Amino acid sequence: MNKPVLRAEGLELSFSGVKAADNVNLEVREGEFLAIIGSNGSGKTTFLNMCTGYLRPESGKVYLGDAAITGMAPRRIARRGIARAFQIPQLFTDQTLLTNVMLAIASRRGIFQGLRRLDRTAYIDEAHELLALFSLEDHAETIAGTLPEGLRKLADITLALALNPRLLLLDEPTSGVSALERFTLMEKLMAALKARQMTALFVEHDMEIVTRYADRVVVWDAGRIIAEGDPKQVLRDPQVIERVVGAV
Ligand SMILES: Nc1ncnc2c1ncn2[C@@H]1O[C@H](COP(=O)(O)OP(=O)(O)OP(=O)(O)O)[C@@H](O)[C@H]1O
Repeated sequence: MNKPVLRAEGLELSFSGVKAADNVNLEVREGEFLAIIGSNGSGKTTFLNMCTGYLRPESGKVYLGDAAITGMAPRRIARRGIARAFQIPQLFTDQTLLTNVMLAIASRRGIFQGLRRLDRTAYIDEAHELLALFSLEDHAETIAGTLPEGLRKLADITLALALNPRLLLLDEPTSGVSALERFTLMEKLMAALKARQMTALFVEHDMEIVTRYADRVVVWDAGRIIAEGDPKQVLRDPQVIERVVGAV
């Protein structure tokens, strides 16, 4: 079995007496594409927020590789290698996609470069490579704010990958995307993740996407993990159907 990239041990967190994390134990293994499912309010986002430093667990630990990252500031955790797509602050909607990717690469290298001072020659090859990975080259010169939702989502993930993370977290990659576009988006995403051998975790409400693309699924209910394993098997579990699949 591949070694864990991320490990959560005994995470606990309550909000006004409601347990949002109730002894959460989870490993994300190197190279896997892991789905997190659960009904609204079951604690999925709380878990991601504890992994990225936006929330501090009352008890328990989070490890990235062998290093404990519990309670570290979000910026520090990001620098250590957890990237969360759809929360990338540096997306400039009035700039081209190519410029956005170059800015993300510059920020990874710890260089804050204003738009006017961006050293394009230093980043352009890598930026084109990243866009090609997601079949986005045709949109390199498109103003980011004008991209349709599906492409905008891929663009966000491209920016997250520009940071060369060890672990990529995706919040509902297909939400807001038309039924027709969902699978095209997922195919492009999967091709890019595989090419980079990226470890990724994604929260998803669409069970068809989970069955088709996830290597493994973890099921959340009332702050707890109630099932995990192969998506086809887990999604047949009567308890999962009753508590989650029927409820989303
Ligand atoms: N900052 C907060 N303050 C108070 N309560 C919170 C806070 N964040 C989450 N909660 C509560 O914790 C529980 C878990 O919420 P969380 O957002 O983690 O669920 P979720 O599974 O991500 O839901 P959804 O699918 O709707 O995004 C809920 O009862 C929610 O109301």
